[in-house]
Amino acid sequence: AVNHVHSATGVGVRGDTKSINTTYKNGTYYMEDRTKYMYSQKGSTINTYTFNNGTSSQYYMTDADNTWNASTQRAAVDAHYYAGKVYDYYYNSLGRNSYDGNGHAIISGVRYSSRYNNAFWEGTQMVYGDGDGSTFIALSGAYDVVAHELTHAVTEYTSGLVYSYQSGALNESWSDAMASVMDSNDWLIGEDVYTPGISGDALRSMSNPAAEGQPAHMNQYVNTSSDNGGVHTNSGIPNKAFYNFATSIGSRSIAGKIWYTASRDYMTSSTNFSGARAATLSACAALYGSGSSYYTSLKNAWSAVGVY
Ligand SMILES: CCC(=O)Oc1c(C)cccc1C(=O)O
Ligand SMILES: [Zn+2]
Repeated sequence: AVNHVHSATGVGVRGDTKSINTTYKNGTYYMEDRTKYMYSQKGSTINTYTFNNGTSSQYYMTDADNTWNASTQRAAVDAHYYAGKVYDYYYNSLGRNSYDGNGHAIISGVRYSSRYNNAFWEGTQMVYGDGDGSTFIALSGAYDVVAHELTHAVTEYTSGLVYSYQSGALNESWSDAMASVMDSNDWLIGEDVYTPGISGDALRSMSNPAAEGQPAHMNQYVNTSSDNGGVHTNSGIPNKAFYNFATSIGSRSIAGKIWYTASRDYMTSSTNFSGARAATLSACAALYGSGSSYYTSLKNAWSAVGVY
């Protein structure tokens, strides 16, 4: 095949079978996806590695027969598969070629540390823990988690929102909002990998932030220095605004396009909640006109959470 590109069968974190793109070289198969536009354009790929429960070095994911069904491969299968879906969404729906807009390679590392209940954008790549099996299972097992992490990278290359206080809560919220556009079956975040022993809960709820301990209105804003000024707490307020808007216009994809355009064209590193409202209104006007029904719905969506 072209560039030794193969589609392979993989088993994900939750035992679900899926097709992933791999590359054959040096007598074995690598978890390297050369099927995206980025490869033909810049030679860069989607590449997934494993930390093998360490924290410093990451190692190639290889498989001799291109059937990726070992338990130790599950986190990588999902990190690789969902990274490809997030790449496809940004490219096909929003016209953005990877997180930098210029076809940058997308790198993920799984099995970071031991029983690690966390996932993060490290600045140059995504990193996922295995979870402790009680609070989380392997975190790459959720489409919305992968979309959330990769959108942190998009945010760094667009608005550059500083990760503290109101700009940090917006940084968090934009990741949740874009994740909810891609993983669009519910308004929950992280539910597929969160508390396997409890059903119906989630890391966060965008429709009802209070369900997971977040404020849903400006008059409930939490003034704190912990968690970089409460970035994972106060994100509930702009999350609820996104939920209000997407449901009022009946389209997550249109809401997501306005949110993405706001971040790319109208927001900066120090944008606060009021500035985010103005930026989304500017984006909405640019895309659909200030006389559109979307514009009115958007104003209402923000005023319903006390942001003007
Ligand atoms: C939805 C993904 C998410 O929120 O990941 C985090 C976790 C699980 C812990 C701490 C930080 C993050 C993050 O990416 O902000
Ligand atoms: Zn985040």
